[in-house]
Amino acid sequence: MEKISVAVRFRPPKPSAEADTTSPSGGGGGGDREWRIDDTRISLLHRTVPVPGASFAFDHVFDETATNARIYGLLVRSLICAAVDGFNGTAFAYGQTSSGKTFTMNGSGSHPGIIPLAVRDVFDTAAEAVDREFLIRVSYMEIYNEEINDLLALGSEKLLIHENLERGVYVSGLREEIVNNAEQVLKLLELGEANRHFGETNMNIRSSRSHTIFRMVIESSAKDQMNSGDAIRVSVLNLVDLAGSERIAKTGADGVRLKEGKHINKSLMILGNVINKLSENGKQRGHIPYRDSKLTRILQPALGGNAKTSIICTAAPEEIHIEETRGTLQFASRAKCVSNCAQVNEILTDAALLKRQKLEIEELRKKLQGSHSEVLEQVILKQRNDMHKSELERDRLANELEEERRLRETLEHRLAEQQKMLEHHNITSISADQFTDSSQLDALKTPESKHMPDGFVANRSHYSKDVEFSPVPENLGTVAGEDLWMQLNKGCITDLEMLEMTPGFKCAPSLIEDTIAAAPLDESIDTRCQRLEKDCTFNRQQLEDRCAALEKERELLKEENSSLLQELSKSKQDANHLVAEKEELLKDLEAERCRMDELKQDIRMFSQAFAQRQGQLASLHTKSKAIVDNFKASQVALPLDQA
Ligand SMILES: Nc1ncnc2c1ncn2[C@@H]1O[C@H](COP(=O)(O)OP(=O)(O)OP(=O)(O)O)[C@@H](O)[C@H]1O
Repeated sequence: MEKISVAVRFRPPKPSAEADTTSPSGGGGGGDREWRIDDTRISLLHRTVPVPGASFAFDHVFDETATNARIYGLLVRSLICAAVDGFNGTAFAYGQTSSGKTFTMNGSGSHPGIIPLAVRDVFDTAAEAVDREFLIRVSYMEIYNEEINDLLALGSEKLLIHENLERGVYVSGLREEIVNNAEQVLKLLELGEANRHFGETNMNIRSSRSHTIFRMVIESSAKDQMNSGDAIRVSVLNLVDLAGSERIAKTGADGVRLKEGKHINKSLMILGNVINKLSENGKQRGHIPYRDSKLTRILQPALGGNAKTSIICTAAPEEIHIEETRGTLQFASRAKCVSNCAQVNEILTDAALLKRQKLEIEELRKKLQGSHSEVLEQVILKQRNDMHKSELERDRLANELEEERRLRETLEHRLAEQQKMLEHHNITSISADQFTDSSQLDALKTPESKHMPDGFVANRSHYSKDVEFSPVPENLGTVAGEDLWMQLNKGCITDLEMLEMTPGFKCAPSLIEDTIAAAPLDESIDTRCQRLEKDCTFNRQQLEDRCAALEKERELLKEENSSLLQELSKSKQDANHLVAEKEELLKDLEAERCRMDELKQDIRMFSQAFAQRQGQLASLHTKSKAIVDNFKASQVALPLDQA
């Protein structure tokens, strides 16, 4: 693992803005705030006092006096050497608009930038490797408004990004030129520059409106194959000039420029997000959003992958750009924490086919062991969970059913009781009016009560004992409300004491009884009759009231009964519904089981196919090895024959 190299470069202040600027080298200004460079540290000062939280350290910090050649020597040269040796390398310039990115990467006539310097160096370094031969290809593309254009093939269609095992992430259809010397490359670069999107803004009269990626693919193999093996090294070198982030208020962009500005800012924000994520601790890092923009997708290996990377962050020294510069420095600080893992990219020619097959097997194995079995495991786990849930659901339903059953029983029981009570009320309220034949009524009366004109009889429940002094009429049967008995047996109180009292009709002191008790002994028969008549009328009224009350109670009970019946039928419906639901769940469960079996079958077949394929590959390997051995043997034998 190796950290990304990060440097910061301040461009010279612009003449038009010099009045309100300060130089980061401490050379002047007049503003309240200034950037001060102290070796590899840069700090913001406010009237010579450091501003808290605005001090940053990097691998290198360059002031306005630094040349492109110096920056190249310190940050990029090593990348070029490594690229020639087979390591991927990427160098890019990042910063706000007009901060000097293009100047750093491309340079000017008198100050060649990193790209031309790198191109020359690639060929020089390659020439130094006398034991190897090189094949170098170059391409040049731009990402303009999130579309990829080929800068070496004008008018070509928009290019697309693809990814496969062999090539990794690549731009399909991108023109690659095989080149033999630096001059050839510089000419192609010139051509590409002419095709690149530039535009004028308030900040920069020649502002890059796209990100450009100049790419060199360096392939090399040993000249003496016999002694050094048959490895081919292939490395990719990316030299990137990003478009600069811009504040619309400052650039004054509108129309096309505004649209470009939005795309530029968005892709730079995604680059920032990727760098932020990569700079986090590995375990907390999570998903890296490379796929959110074409830029990060193409530069993926350079950002936390298999590449050596250098970033040159360019900054403007002017006080009006302090906030943008601070943003650039924060980006640079985070980029400093990102680690890459670069390794030599070697391909074994003799085993190229085998390697591809191996990769294929590896891919299949991964699919099988990793994703496929993982998926299967997840499916099984899910099914287990589903089964468990279904079982719980089934238990819940069973409990609910049991509960329903109990409730139904209770309701039925209550209904039965109420029915009984209703019947009881019906039979206990027999008025004297019900008897059409008065002899029938008289037969029911006791001798003591026979004189009452409107006598009153009733059935008596639970009466089983014989009455000693006042015989109960035979046809009275089982029988009676106590208050009626009190009337039927008045004068024979002993009878009442022998009666079984039914719970609902405790023997209450009757008015008649009271009247009898209160009757003076010397009262005349007439008076007594009148009084008794009066009592009877009164009692009759009372009994009628009582009947009406009972009738009302009966109606109420009827209502309650019907509402209970409704409740019962609803419960029955619910129970049926629950049973249907349960059936449905059981069906689902069965279907899930079938699916699991099918999946198991799939994996069995897949394993068999995989084993078969492995066998085929092994035999292919043996055969190709034999062919190669034969070929080698025939090559060795040939000179002997000729001799
Ligand atoms: N280090 C430097 N020395 C001299 N001039 C510089 C330096 N850096 C930048 N400049 C000048 O500043 C101006 C803006 O620079 P440049 O175009 O490179 O900025 P940029 O960051 O690429 O801007 P944009 O993002 O808008 O393309 C140019 O005229 C350039 O020549």
